[in-house]
Amino acid sequence: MFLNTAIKAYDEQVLGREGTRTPALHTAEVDPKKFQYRLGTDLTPQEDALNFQALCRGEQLLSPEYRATLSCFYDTRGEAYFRLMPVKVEILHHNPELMVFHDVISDREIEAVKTMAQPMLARAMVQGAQGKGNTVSTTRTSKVGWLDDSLNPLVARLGHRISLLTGLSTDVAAEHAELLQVSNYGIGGHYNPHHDYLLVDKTEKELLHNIHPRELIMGDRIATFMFYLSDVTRGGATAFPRLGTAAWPSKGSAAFWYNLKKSGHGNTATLHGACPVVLGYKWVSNKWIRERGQFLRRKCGLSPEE
Ligand SMILES: O=C(O)CCC(=O)C(=O)O
Ligand SMILES: [Fe+2]
Repeated sequence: MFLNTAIKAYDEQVLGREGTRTPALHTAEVDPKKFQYRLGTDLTPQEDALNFQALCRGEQLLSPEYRATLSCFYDTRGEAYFRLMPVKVEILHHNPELMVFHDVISDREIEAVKTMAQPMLARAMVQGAQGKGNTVSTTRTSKVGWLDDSLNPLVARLGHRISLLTGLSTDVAAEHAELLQVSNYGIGGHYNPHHDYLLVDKTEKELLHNIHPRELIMGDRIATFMFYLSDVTRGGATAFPRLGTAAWPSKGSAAFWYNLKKSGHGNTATLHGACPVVLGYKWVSNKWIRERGQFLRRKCGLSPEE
């Protein structure tokens, strides 16, 4: 009941004030008897939006048969480091694989990260059209800050931990990965569905004119690793409308997935967004891992579709 009122207030007041820019967050009326959720990469924008909303409401879109193939296990990630204290891994989806690592950042570390980030937090921006400056994003209503490995040994240690968990290089100095981003969402804070890759969906002209050459050298965001630095009282899931599943924030856990296929093509199935926070607040921290530094770490597949 309270949740319905909050959702209605959010739709009418928050989105009403911002104006309708996308259907993604409006809780459209759907007759569940008539509507069949579809999954996959050929969904219409309307279907993407409906799936996103359903996942944000906590609905289950995957069949019981599919869910029966999902699992949780202890894993060493092939690393001696985790031999004595294996990592708790949860598989939320296969192909593309979406995994959650549990208890991989301590409460003390979380407090330290938040304290370091707090003075830097500023509303997330989007790049303006050519020549225009950056503007505050309305599709991503959170505050963000960036932490460099050199800022504090903890930041570097977290980068190293991400490398051990993912098997990928997170060497920021060598530009194998970006700085650690810290984001804070308040009530109504959300991030509309998007892909994390920055380059593979651009035309040659856009790459030449809108993208810094350094980005081209680093390569695209091959993978996303995201720590959940807080629980969220209501809402705030990271929802994947084409996969039909969502990662729910749990303080100390982290989500991980590849945005690119082994061929280097963008995996359009990785469309995802941050559901609005309905009650409470949400803190996350992202490490975007770049493509170039991983060429000896992630093997190529035998087909472009892998
Ligand atoms: O906050 C989330 O759950 C998702 C954030 C996200 O997708 C991003 O920052 O690219
Ligand atoms: Fe994202």
